[in-house]
Amino acid sequence: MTVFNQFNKRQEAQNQIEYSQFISDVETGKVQSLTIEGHPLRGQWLKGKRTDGTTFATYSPYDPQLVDDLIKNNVRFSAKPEEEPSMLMNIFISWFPMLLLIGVWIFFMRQMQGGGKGGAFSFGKSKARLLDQDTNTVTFVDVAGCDEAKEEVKEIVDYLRDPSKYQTLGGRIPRGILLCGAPGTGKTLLAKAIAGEAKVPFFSISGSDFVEMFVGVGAARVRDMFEQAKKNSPCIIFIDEIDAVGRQRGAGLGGGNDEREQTLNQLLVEMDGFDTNSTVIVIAATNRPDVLDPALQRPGRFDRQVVVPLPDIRGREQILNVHMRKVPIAADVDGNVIARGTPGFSGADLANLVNEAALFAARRNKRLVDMLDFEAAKDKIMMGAERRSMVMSEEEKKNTAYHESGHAVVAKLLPKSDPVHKVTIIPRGRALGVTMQLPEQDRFAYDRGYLLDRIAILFGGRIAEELFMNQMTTGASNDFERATQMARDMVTRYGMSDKLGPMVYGENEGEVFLGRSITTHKNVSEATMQQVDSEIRRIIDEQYGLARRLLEENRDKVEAMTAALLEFETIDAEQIDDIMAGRPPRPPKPNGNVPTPKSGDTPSGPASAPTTAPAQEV
Ligand SMILES: Nc1ncnc2c1ncn2[C@@H]1O[C@H](COP(=O)(O)OP(=O)(O)OP(=O)(O)O)[C@@H](O)[C@H]1O
Ligand SMILES: [Zn+2]
Repeated sequence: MTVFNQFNKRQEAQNQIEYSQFISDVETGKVQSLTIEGHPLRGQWLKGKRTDGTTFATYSPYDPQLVDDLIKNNVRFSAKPEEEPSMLMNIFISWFPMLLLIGVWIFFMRQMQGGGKGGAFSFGKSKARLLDQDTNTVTFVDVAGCDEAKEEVKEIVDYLRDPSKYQTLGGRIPRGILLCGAPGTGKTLLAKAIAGEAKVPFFSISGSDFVEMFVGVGAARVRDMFEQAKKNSPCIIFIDEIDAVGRQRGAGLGGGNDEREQTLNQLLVEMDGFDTNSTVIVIAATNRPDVLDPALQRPGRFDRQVVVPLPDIRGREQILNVHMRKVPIAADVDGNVIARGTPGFSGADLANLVNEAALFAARRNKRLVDMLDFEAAKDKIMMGAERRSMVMSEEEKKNTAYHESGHAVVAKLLPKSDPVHKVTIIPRGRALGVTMQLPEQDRFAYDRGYLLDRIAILFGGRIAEELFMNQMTTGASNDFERATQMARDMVTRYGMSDKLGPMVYGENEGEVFLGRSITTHKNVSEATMQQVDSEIRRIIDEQYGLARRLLEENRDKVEAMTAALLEFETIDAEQIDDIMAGRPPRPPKPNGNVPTPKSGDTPSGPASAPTTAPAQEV
């Protein structure tokens, strides 16, 4: 219709008539001549036949009879191609689906290239991100708590600053450095700091960026990345998660992955191809050095390993200080106390802790971040976000209170267990309630007595439900799983059973697909397996019996703790001490509990579980 309207406007000086009118004019011999321009028709009437002017215009439908009619009635007619704009329009309309398809295709190609930073069709281009020396402000000051690792890489900084000094002396500087350590320990940060200290460009890429579905693409990317780096030398290439490409060859499922192996080969070739004077240092990071292809660690490649460990208590305090510089901190905040309460936290966990604390402070409209905020943030990270919005019936609450009291009372009575830090019946994460224990110092190994005590503590929850509520709930199933696993590990992995002795027995599932499966002893006889099972059974029965006896002998403590939990919802170490000493628990610290965020909104930011925190919760 729009076409017609446009036509209408252009021809408004003429007489616009209906097509049916026009046909009848033709048939009654009133039309003298006609010009056909596609659908629009323009013509002249015979003089004297129509009084209202001489020219007219109309719009024809597709009418195969038109020409016949015109000839029959002696109308002179000619034809012209349709007017330009509508022709373009037609072309566009007929090509539109095609253009759309092409557009969609280009879009997907760009997506595959990672947002199209390198433009479409850049398959072989590396996706390395460049941080140049002027924008990189990270230095060793920003990396805290891993002095040994820093010490080890100082030499590299020295070399990058003045390569000629080393070259004239003929010393061989390692070309590749492998940073090994748990996630979040600051490997990326350390690599950046090396570049920042040496004031050289920093190319970073993740091993998984090389892994593509098309064979040869990864290898081309590796080649491209090294070319770029050589142009910018001296510089650093940082490959995060190198295990994604560097897995031992021939270890993939179904006998190896061609693409990944080609990529790895290319990486090896490039590292060999540096001439001895090249000043490109390749730093790779992994938390699984054990699965890497041995070829990667030959001399001339990643021949130097630097371990970046989880920070110890002093390290944690230093890392906290680094991050607390960035937020306004109240005078009561003591980094040492926080460090003591966060065993097993990585650098990233600690950075997250400071950030969460700042968020809690902001939510409470405070100008400074104080110790209560840190306490709340720590609880959130360790135990998961509070879910106060979850509705629990009185019965469920009571059951949870007995359950957690059961854990806590057993924990308090057993000599080797970690101190109980806090007990709560506010649902957190996926748990209905939490009993949290914190070790006094960092633990690097567990002894047998400690593990046995832990098994008893795990059973304490369910036993209390049985004794005091005379019921069993599913809430304890996770406790049982963990207790059973712990007993199994004691027998089969740690060699802690007198009967079976110090030997590792079978079942190291989960590691097999990595190719170099850790020595498994599948050749265990049926009889031995039965012995293993009965040993596990014995440990479990003994610890269950122990926990039950302790709870039966201390019914008053369990009752008192349950009452306190129902009253305060969360009780701290001091209140627990009061209860265990038979005193009424002191009132909770003012504002000591985590505030309820408005309308049940969970505090923002994912509650990342600390990587290896040995803090125990049940
Ligand atoms: N030693 C540290 N000193 C100060 N901050 C640290 C330290 N370790 C980690 N962080 C903080 O944690 C963040 C994440 O660390 P980073 O990415 O370097 O860890 P990573 O070991 O590379 O982890 P992943 O293995 O997960 O890649 C850093 O940006 C920093 O804020
Ligand atoms: Zn439990």
